[in-house]
Amino acid sequence: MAQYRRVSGSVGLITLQNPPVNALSASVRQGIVDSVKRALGDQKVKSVVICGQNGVFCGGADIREFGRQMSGPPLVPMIHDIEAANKPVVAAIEGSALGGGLELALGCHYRISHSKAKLGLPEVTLGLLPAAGGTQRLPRLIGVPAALNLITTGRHVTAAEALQLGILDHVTEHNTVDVAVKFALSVTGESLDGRRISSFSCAPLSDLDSLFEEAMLKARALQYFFFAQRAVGRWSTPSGARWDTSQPRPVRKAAVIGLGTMGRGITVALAQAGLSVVAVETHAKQLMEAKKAVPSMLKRGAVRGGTTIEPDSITYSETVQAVADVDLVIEAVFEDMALKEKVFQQLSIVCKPDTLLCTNTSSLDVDHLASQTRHPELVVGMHFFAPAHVMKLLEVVYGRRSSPAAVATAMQLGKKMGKVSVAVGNCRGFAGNRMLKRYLEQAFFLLEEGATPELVDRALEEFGFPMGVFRMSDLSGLDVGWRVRKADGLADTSLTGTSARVRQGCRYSPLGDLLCEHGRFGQKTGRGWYQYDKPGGRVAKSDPWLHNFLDEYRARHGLVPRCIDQQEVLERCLFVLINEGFQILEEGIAAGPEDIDAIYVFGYGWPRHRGGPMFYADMVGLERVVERLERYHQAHPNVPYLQPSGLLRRLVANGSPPIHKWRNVIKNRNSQL
Ligand SMILES: C[C@H](O)[C@H](C)C(=O)SCCNC(=O)CCNC(=O)[C@H](O)C(C)(C)COP(=O)([O-])OP(=O)([O-])OC[C@H]1O[C@@H](n2cnc3c(N)ncnc32)[C@H](O)[C@@H]1OP(=O)([O-])[O-]
Repeated sequence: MAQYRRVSGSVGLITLQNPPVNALSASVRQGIVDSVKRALGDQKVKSVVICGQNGVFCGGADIREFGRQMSGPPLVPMIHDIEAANKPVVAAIEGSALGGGLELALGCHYRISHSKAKLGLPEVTLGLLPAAGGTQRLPRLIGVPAALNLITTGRHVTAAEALQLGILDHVTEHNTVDVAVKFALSVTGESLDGRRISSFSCAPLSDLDSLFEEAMLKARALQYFFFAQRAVGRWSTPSGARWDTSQPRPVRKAAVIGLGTMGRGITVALAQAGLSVVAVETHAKQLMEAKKAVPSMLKRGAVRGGTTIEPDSITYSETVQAVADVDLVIEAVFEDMALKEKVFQQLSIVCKPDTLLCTNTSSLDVDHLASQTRHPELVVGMHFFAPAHVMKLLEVVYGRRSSPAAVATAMQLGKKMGKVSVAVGNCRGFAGNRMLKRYLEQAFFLLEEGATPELVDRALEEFGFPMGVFRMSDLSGLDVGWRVRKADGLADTSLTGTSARVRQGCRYSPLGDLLCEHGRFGQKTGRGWYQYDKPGGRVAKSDPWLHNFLDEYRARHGLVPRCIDQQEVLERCLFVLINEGFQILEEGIAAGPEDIDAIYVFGYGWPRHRGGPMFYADMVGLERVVERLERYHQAHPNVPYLQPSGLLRRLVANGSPPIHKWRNVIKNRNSQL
């Protein structure tokens, strides 16, 4: 239904009435048609306002009518008649203007909105197109690129963004209908020639084809990724263990050893999954802090997710003896092999003989830890990503001796915790961090060659990462990698001359080590690749000190800075990461490209609409990836990882099959081993 009345003497006010969101049902459409006719026929009425009752403009087509026989006046001519009216029509938007609701507003001559309203064309999420003029009027109003983005993503925009895009004429904090009525009075009698959107011409674009091509690619990437997420659940290992033949064990009670940042997050995630948890921390002060932090993290999570958590589902202890009766333990102590060895030896004595022992190491050798226990077949890695109770990714790392049941149990527990669990083999850094290492190295090399953190980050952020590599490194802390490099004997800044930039015959950049020596650990110290207003500050600002430091560093090493463009940043950083991904597939560390793509999208911020690194390689074209890698390897022969991997070359030799056929090429290779 629609209510019609005359207000302020000469304004015809049409109010859509169809609770709860004033959807455009047959009777609403009929009401609009009748009211518009009345308003246009009434000589006293000089202008019209259309609004919705109860603070909602219109939620679009009435979904309850989908699949039924069409009745009542059709939308398209109804909206067209509004646009063709010879009296100004103003849409007063409160709450939402979605789908057909926005299309109705686009038929009006003016759009005024409350600041809290949301607008959008969400049809794509229902498998539809905005067919009541949305695909025609929106590009004419705001240009093809912005319209294409709204139509293909279905995202809702705030009134502020809609104003900026040019969808709205005015945004108000006050009573929207009152403002619209006043506005309608003020435009009475004005010419409507420039207000009918369907008469606008679309701004010509020279690269229209590539714009559409890009939108198609995004759609393909999203479709691929939908299936990739599901494929990772059907895991397999090179030894023949599989998701459909391996029986997971029930896990009711779990323990976490070590209540630092990771341990606390894991404790929360386990409790949220409905398990009872024994949380162990041997340092009294750290234990006390965790006892305060964990319940408040749980409370915040419960508020967000609308769930309730049994407060007594977690028991705290200062001794490892407390884990004697649990089904599964996740060790999350400091990343130090000697310490972890000790913990695993202890666990092996204290726990029931069939308890699964998991390590949350991010790179240490799972096989070595397994060798410290009486039942190495019950040891697997569960590599969480910080913050562990929020991040979706879990790498389940199987060792040489891990039993299929152990892998299946960890995979199932991950799923129960709401994670996307990906099974990967045991190697330094597993899949995600191993690839990341190459990406980081290239970013450092680019700085040596003349780039700035700002330039590298901008290229990566424009590609779609939420944060570039240097901003990310500042957030996660530069000291973490420094500690690992020191343990590996790499971070030696006493070396001078050419040997300062070479390790084990390969190019090495000590830039990260040097920054750490200056106490620049990133956000936590208020200085890193950028500067922050205080330790713990979040807003990265360009730092002249850093630029000076880079100049001096280059001068000291005789490096002549050159101009580096965004394309080189992307190719150097991303192709080397992709190349390592192919190496990982070749070695059987990951079973298929979907596993790597899921790891990168869920764990490392790879933009989902680019499908993941392996899908991206397929999109770019494997031949091109090989050709660029070869070129960069020629220019940097002391960076062996720029050499295209054997699998990548073999795929190209096999005619670059599409990504869903790569497993066949990998399988053929493995069966020849
Ligand atoms: C021609 C044109 O080209 C094409 C063909 C189209 O237009 S296709 C249609 C496009 N429109 C949409 O996709 C909008 C979908 N709706 C929403 O995004 C949201 O609902 C909302 C508007 C942002 C409000 O969110 P909310 O969080 O405040 O409340 P809610 O709990 O979600 O919803 C509150 C109640 O409203 C009901 N509802 C919402 N939208 C509806 C709709 N379009 N039709 C019928 N009922 C609807 C919903 O089922 C729920 O009912 P109940 O459960 O209480 O009985």
